[in-house]
Order: sequence, then C-alpha cells, then structure tokens
Amino acid sequence: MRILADENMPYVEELFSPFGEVIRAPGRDIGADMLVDVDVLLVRSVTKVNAELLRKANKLHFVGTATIGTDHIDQQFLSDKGIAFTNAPGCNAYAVCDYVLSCLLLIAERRQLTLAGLTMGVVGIGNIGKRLLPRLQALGLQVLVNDPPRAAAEPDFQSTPLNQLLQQADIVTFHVPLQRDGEHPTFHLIGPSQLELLKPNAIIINACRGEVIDNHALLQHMATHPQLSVVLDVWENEPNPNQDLLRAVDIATPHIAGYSQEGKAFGTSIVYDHWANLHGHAPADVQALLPPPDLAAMILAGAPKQSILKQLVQAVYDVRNDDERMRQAVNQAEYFDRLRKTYPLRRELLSTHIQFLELAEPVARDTIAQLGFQVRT
Ligand SMILES: NC(=O)C1=CN([C@@H]2O[C@H](COP(=O)(O)OP(=O)(O)OC[C@H]3O[C@@H](n4cnc5c(N)ncnc54)[C@H](O)[C@@H]3O)[C@@H](O)[C@H]2O)C=CC1
Ligand SMILES: O=C(O)C(=O)[C@H](O)COP(=O)(O)O
Repeated sequence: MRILADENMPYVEELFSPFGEVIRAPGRDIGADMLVDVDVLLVRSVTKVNAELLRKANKLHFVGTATIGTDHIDQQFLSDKGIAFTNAPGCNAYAVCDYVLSCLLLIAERRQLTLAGLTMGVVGIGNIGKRLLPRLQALGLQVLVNDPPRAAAEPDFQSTPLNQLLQQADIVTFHVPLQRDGEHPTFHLIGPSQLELLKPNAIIINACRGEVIDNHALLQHMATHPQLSVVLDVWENEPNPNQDLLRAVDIATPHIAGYSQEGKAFGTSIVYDHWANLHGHAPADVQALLPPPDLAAMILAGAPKQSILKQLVQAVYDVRNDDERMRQAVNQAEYFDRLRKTYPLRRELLSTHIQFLELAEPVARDTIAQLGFQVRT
C-alpha cells in the first residue's frame, strides 16, 4: 500500500508505516501525477482535494485531512467515486481556545480592561465555540451566542441574532466553518454593514477562516475606527495576506491557532482511527505519541485575579511570540508557509497541572479548571 502524506503532518510514519510505504510531499505541491498508484491520501488545509487533483488516482480508497475544516475538500466528488473520507473533528479545539484566551488576556492588559462584566459574542457554537464558553465564563464575561444552524435543529438552543450580537458585544470571536453557499453561508459573513454595527472600541477575533470577514472592508473600517482591536489568525488569500491589514491589526498570526502538539497528534490519530476501523485494525494510542510537557505544574497561592490568569496562560502559550515572528518575517519570501512549517512545539493548557497552597480560595480551583488547566487537589 502507498500512503501519500503532507510533509507537515506529524506521526504518520508511527501510525501508518506498519501497513505500507509512506511518501511525503509539501501540501501545496501535491499534484495529480503524484496520485498514481496511491491508496491513501493524507492532507492538511492547504491541499485542494477535488476532481482535478484526483484525475489520475487509480487506486485511491481513502482521503483523510488532519484538520477540523473541510472547505478544501470536494466531499461530494469523493462520495461519488466511493472514496472513504474523514476530517478530524475537534482535534485542535482546545488549542484554539488557548489561542483566544491568550489574545484576550493580552489585549485586556494592553488596554487596561477588566474583562469581568464585559459582553463577549461567540459566533459558531460547535466543537470550539462550546469549549470556549466555560473558559469565557471563568473570566467573568457575559456570553452571547450565535449559531442559526443549531437553533434550527435544536428547539432549546437560544441563538442571539448576529446583528444584535455585533451591536451588544464588547468582544466578538468567530468559530464557523467556511461555507460559500447553502442555507447558512459564512463567506463574508462580516462585511461593511456588519462592521458598522460593532462598538467603536470592540475587540474582534477571527481564528476560523479568513474569508469569513471581508478583509478589504475590515481594513477600510479600521482606518476610520482606530479604537477597534483586531486579532487575525486567518486571512483572505493565504499564504499572501494583505500586508497593510497585517500591519494594522493588534495581533497577527499565520493560521496557527490550532497548532498545539496535542492538536496535531489528535489530527493524525483521528484520521488513522477512521482508516484503521475500516480495515479492522486497533485504534492509535494518542497519549503514547506525546512527550511529557516541559511545564508540568505551577503553584498558585492567591486569588485568581485577571493578572494572575494572564501569567498562567502566557506561561504555557504566549501569543506575543507568534505575533512577533510574523511581523519580523513578513518581508521574506514564502514566510507564511515557513512559519507554519517551522512552528515551535506548543502544549495546551490542559497539559499543565495547577497546584494550590492552603490559603488559596476554594473558588480559585473552579476558575482554573474552567479555564482549561488540570487542577491538582
Ligand atoms: N485557525 C485555526 O488554526 C483553526 C481553524 N478552524 C476553523 O474553525 C472552524 C470551526 O471549528 P469547530 O468549532 O471545530 O467546527 P464545528 O463544525 O464543530 O462547529 C461549527 C459551528 O458553526 C455553526 N455555524 C455554521 N454556519 C454558521 C453561521 N452561518 N452562523 C453561525 N454559526 C454557524 C455550526 O452550526 C456549528 O455549530 C472550522 O470549520 C475551521 O474552519 C478549526 C481549527 C483550527
Ligand atoms: O483544523 C483546521 O481546520 C485548521 O485550520 C488547521 O489547524 C490548519 O492547519 P493546516 O492543516 O493548514 O496545517
């Protein structure tokens, strides 16, 4: 069996090589000729899997993407051809939550904001959005949620209309899939008229797909609303985002919100498990793939004030490093893909235990656990 895999997908040899030959290629270079005699194709978000790519595939029986998003995959075509497919739902959801927390606490510090009592709107309450809710509540934020597809399917789900959420929220974060058509499209969900609804000093975070926010309209809006704070992990026209926008935003990162070691291990293992299940093999032991974290534990003595929470979160994941790396590299050739390929090892908050001294308030334990750390009693 021949397994063609994106070179940036870790753990493929560990899991798939007992069953065949693993061939590696840069995701953007995977072309039709490479698919001849390939049985299994393993991709990330940069490879468009469609009729054009698969026109010479003569043996392909399985395609897996080690991502949550599926907008790069023509699933109808795969189904029509009888090619099994899976993505990796939820694989890096905790990593994206860590990213949002790190950004929020950083911007709050820069703007000297107390987060408790502010209102945060979460657009898209799927694997990421729903894990984010308790974390935001731990920071004392009032949360509004918007998810019309869930509201349509679940009678008890209360979805705040998008326009109302944009008007009322001090902070808005987006966690929707990119959908260009259908009943609930998200392409340019946020354009000029939606931007006008935002509070002038709002904070907006996009860590889902660049095309969900009209980048040109955002740049224009920022020119006349200098108090707006903007965090972008994803961009229109990746890997060549608009450089004026990149310089204008408060935090700029190269589509790495989900790039924790755990997220990558789960990405590959979820895909492997799907394939293994089809062929009667045992599932992967994902914990065995992960090395022990460098920062195994921290000790907390006092109350979990915002400044302390910021220190705890930044000790594990400090988004300033990713922002700095992007700004320093922006004039170099192919910087976007290189930053992603050479991304440093990053662990999730969940990999670190927090211990408490006797005098720590009992409520501290709940807050810290809700934020996503492991709590040691
Ligand atoms: N920046 C990064 O590194 C990463 C980005 N992502 C992106 O984040 C997206 C969301 O991830 P998950 O929460 O795991 O996906 P999910 O599929 O579990 O949840 C998405 C939610 O969005 C809702 N939704 C769909 N259309 C909507 C609309 N028009 N308005 C409001 N809500 C809508 C769905 O009903 C669903 O509840 C992924 O599709 C992917 O594109 C995911 C992981 C990492
Ligand atoms: O999971 C997703 O969806 C993502 O956006 C990925 O984390 C992005 O990573 P790559 O697949 O582009 O390496």
